Amino acid sequence: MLASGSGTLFQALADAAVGDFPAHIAALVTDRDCEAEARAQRAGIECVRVAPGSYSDRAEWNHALTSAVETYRPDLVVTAGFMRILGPEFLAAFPGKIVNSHPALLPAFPGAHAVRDALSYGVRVTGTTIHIVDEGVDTGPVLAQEAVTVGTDDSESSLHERIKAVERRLLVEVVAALVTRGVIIDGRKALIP
Ligand SMILES: Nc1nc2c(c(=O)[nH]1)N[C@@H](CN(C=O)c1ccc(C(=O)N[C@@H](CCC(=O)O)C(=O)O)cc1)CN2
Ligand SMILES: NCC(=O)N[C@@H]1O[C@H](COP(=O)([O-])[O-])[C@@H](O)[C@H]1O
Repeated sequence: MLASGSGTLFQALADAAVGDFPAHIAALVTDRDCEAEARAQRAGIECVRVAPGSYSDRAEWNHALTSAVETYRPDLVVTAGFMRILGPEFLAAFPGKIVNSHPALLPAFPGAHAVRDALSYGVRVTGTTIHIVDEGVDTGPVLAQEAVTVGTDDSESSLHERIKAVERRLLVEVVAALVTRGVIIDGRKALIP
C-alpha cells in the first residue's frame, strides 16, 4: 500500500488482513512523514519512505518508488490517500494492478481536493470511487462506487469522515474480491467476475 496521510484506510485493510482474509499487506510505502507510518509500525508492517525531495527530479523519484514497490513483488498495489501522481514507469511495472480509493463519485471532482470541491460546488450527493489507476488523474476504470449524502451543515472534515467510513468498508471488500476473483478490464469497464 501507498499512503501520504492519516492512514485510516491502510489501518482498515491491516485490521481486515487477518485469519482467512485472502490478502496481506506486504509493506507500506509513503512519500512523506505521516501518521500512516506510525500505524504500520504499530501493526508490525514494514514501512519505506520514498520522498520526492530526496531525488533530483520527478522521474528519478518515480524510478525509486517503482524499485521500492517491486521489491515486494505485489499482486496488487493499493493507493489510499497517496498524494502523488504515479508516472509511466510505475504504471508499466504494475499494469492493471494499481487500485485507488477516491473520495468522490468520479468523474466528478478528480484531483487532490475532491471533498472540498464537492462542498464548494453544492452537490447534495457525493461519495467514493474505487478504480484502477491509469496514466490519467482519477480517470481509470471504475471498480466500485457508493454514494454519501451531503448534509446542510457538513464541513469538509465532517463530510470527509463519513466518506472515509464508506471507503474503509468498500476498499476491504474490493481488495478481497480482486485477489480471489481477479478483474476483467475492457476499455473503461472493469468487471470483477
Ligand atoms: N497516474 C496516477 N497516479 C495517481 C492517481 C491516478 O489516478 N493516476 N490517483 C492518485 C490519488 N489521487 C486521487 O485519488 C490524487 C492524488 C494527488 C493528486 C495531485 O494533484 N497531487 C500533486 C501534489 C499534491 C501534493 O504534493 O500533496 C502532484 O502529484 O503533483 C491528484 C490525485 C494517486 N496517484
Ligand atoms: N485524491 C486522493 C485522495 O484524496 N484520497 C483520499 O485520501 C483519504 C485518505 O484517508 P486516510 O489517510 O485516513 O487513509 C481518503 O479519503 C482517500 O479517498
